[in-house]
Amino acid sequence: MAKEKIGVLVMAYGTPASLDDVEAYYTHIRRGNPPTPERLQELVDRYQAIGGLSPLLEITRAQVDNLEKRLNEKSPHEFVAYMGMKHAAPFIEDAIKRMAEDGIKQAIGIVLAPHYSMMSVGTYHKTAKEAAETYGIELLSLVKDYHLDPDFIQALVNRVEEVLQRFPGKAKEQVKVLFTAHSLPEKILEMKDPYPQQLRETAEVIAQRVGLKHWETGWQSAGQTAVPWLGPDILERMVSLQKEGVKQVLICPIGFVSDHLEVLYDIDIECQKLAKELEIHLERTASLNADPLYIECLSNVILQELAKT
Ligand SMILES: CC1=C(CCC(=O)O)c2cc3nc(cc4[nH]c(cc5[nH]c(cc1n2)c(C)c5CCC(=O)O)c(CCC(=O)O)c4C)C(CCC(=O)O)=C3C
Ligand SMILES: [Fe+2]
Repeated sequence: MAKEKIGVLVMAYGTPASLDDVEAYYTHIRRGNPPTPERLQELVDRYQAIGGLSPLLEITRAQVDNLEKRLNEKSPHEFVAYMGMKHAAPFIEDAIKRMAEDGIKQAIGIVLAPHYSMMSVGTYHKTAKEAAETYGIELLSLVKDYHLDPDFIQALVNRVEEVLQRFPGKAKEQVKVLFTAHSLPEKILEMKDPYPQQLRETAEVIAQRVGLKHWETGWQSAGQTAVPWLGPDILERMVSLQKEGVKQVLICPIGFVSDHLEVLYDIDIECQKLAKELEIHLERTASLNADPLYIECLSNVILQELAKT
């Protein structure tokens, strides 16, 4: 008898496929409210500044393909992975629909974001559950977080150690390390959301393993909305660090796993420009992308989750 195939719903943020798609993408992020022409142009300009488009789609594709391969090497089950995006095609709903068309009956889901927030991973899960209901797929489980997974931590430790060599002298003792994640509206604090604490835990373990003397967590890429967002933002923090006499900063964006706009623009262009003005030597850790250790992390987390069901 043929083995029953298990669908793996691999979810990521998504990015516009062309500059013409930026408006639809931004409108989707804004829950159906189109942006003003000025805000749209600002976003188009940011994509143009990083070379026209974000590499996120290709990177996500490589992560999904490698994960499927690794799962099938490691487990007696047969896995078929589907990429599903929150804000761009192929949407989470499209992935679930394709699973149903392919005759898949059971699936497990994971988000390519390591820290849980009701406002981030929580909303991916809500979309996945609704689509699974619509198309008659049994969702065996949805992975909540993996911010302390040993392979995930090891991959980041390697990245930090690599980049520290670009600083002169005793970098571990001299460089200020900022472990960053996407900011979220401050109201998550009242909601007792685990996101800030999980970010802190990832940072703490890496700092301990590497032996960093000066480190803290920080927020980046806050949205421009009427409500307050978690701060201080890395741009503000760079200014205050300079006043404290800091001359070397390393940003390690642990809340993100891939190269995309928030890394390539918000850190590499916007924050780097400020650093130059402040005469601070700023470096960034390379993104995990399809690093085999990250793929190992994802496959282990999925197999552990399946073992619980
Ligand atoms: C927590 C979180 C992650 C990390 C976890 C995860 O990966 O899920 C993340 C990742 C990303 N965010 C991205 C892009 C954008 N996010 C925006 C806006 C927003 N992000 C939010 C949250 C997050 N975002 C929120 C609460 C908003 C406000 C609107 C809302 O309440 O939903 C906007 C609108 C303009 C602006 O405000 O800048 C853009 C363009 C890209 C892709 C970039 C590319 O194309 O390379 C990626 C990977
Ligand atoms: Fe975002």
